[in-house]
Amino acid sequence: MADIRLEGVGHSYDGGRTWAVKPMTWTWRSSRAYALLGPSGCGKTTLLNIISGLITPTVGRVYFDDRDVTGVPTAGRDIAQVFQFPVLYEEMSVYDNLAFPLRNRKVPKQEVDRRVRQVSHLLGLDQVLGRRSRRLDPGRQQIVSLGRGLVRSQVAAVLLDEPLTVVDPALKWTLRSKLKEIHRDTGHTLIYVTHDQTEALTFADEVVVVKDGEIVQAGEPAELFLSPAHEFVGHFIGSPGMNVVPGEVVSGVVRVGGTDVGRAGGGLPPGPVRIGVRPEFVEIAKAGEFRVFPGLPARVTGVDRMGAYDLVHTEAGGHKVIAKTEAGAPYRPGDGAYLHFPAERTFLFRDEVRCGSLAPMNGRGRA
Ligand SMILES: Nc1ncnc2c1ncn2[C@@H]1O[C@H](COP(=O)(O)OP(=O)(O)OP(=O)(O)O)[C@@H](O)[C@H]1O
Repeated sequence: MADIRLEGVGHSYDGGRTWAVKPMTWTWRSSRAYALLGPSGCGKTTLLNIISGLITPTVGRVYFDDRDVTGVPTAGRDIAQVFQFPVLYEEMSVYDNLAFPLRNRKVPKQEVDRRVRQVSHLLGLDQVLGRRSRRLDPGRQQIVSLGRGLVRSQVAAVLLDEPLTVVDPALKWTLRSKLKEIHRDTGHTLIYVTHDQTEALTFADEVVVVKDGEIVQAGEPAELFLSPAHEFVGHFIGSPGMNVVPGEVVSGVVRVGGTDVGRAGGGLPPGPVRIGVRPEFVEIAKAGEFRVFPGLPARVTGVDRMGAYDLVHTEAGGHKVIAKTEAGAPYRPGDGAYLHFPAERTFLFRDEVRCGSLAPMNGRGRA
C-alpha cells in the first residue's frame, strides 16, 4: 500500500486544446476507501487510467510514496483493476480465475487457497468455485471479476471503474457492504469510480467530487451533504439537490427580491450572490403561523407526497424553492407561505464556489 500522489497532473487528448483532467495536485492516502464521483465525461476514467499507468499524463508526475512512476507501465505498478464489465478467463473455473493473479505472482499454494476461499466466502461464491466462469450469468461473472481485483493483499491500490453496473440492483447493496468488509480486512487503498451518489456515499470513507476535469470538493459523505463547497456538490449530492436562489448583498444584508433573508457572513462585498440551502433545512410555515425571522414570502406551486416525507414546491421572489417536510404537510397549490433559511445551514456562492455563509439578522431570531 502506498500514498498515491499526483503532482500537477493533467491530461489532454487533443494536444492541449482542452483538458480531460485539468492539472491538479492531489494525494490518495494509503488504506482509505475513496469514491470518485462525477457525471459522465468529467474525467473519472482518465484519472483512474493515469493512476494505473494505462495513460501517461500530458503534464505532471505520479508518485507511489516517493517512487516516481510516471513512465512506469501498469504491470510495474502493482495495481489491481476492476472494470465495468467482466474480465475473466471464461474456460477456467471460478477458483482458478480467483487464484490467477496470485499464482501469476508466485504466491505459495497454501496462501493462494486461503485468499481465494476468504474472498469467495465474502462474495458469496463458495457454491460456484468449481464451475466454469462462462456458465455464470453476467452479474455473477462480474462478482468474480471483483474477487480477482481484491484477492491480492499486497497491492498499491485497487481501482474499480463502475464495477457494479451489470449487477442486479438488489445485489448491489450487499456487494457494497461486502466490499467495505473486505476493505476493513485488507486495508487496501480503494478508488471506486461512480456517477451514482448513493453508491459513492454508502461505500466511501472519502468522496472526491469531479466536475469538468477538476476536483471541486473532497470529504466525508456528511461533510459534502452538510457543507457543500461548490454549487455542483449541492446539486449532485442530495435528492432533490440543494436549492439555489439568486439574491444580492446590500450593505452586508442578503436580499431576495426585496426581502432580507439574513446577513452576509464573512464581510462579503456587495453584489449578486447565489444562496444555497438544502430542501431538508428550508423551514416553511403558513402566513399566520410563522414564528421565525426573517421570512421570505412564497407561494406553493405543488406538493409531492413521497410517503415518508413531502416535497413542498414553492416560488419565492420569482425563484423555485423546495422544502422537504414531514409527511402530511398541510399545503395545497396556491397557498401562501413563508420560508426561512436557517443561517447555520445556508451558504452563499459566487462563480459557483462558496464564498460565505448566511448569518442571523442582528438581535432578532425565533419569536
Ligand atoms: N481516448 C479518448 N480520446 C479522446 N477523448 C477522450 C478519450 N477518452 C475520453 N475522452 C474525453 O475526455 C473527457 C473525459 O472522459 P472520461 O472517460 O475520463 O470521463 P468519465 O467521467 O469517466 O466519463 P464516463 O462516466 O462516461 O466514463 C470526455 O470529454 C471524453 O469525451
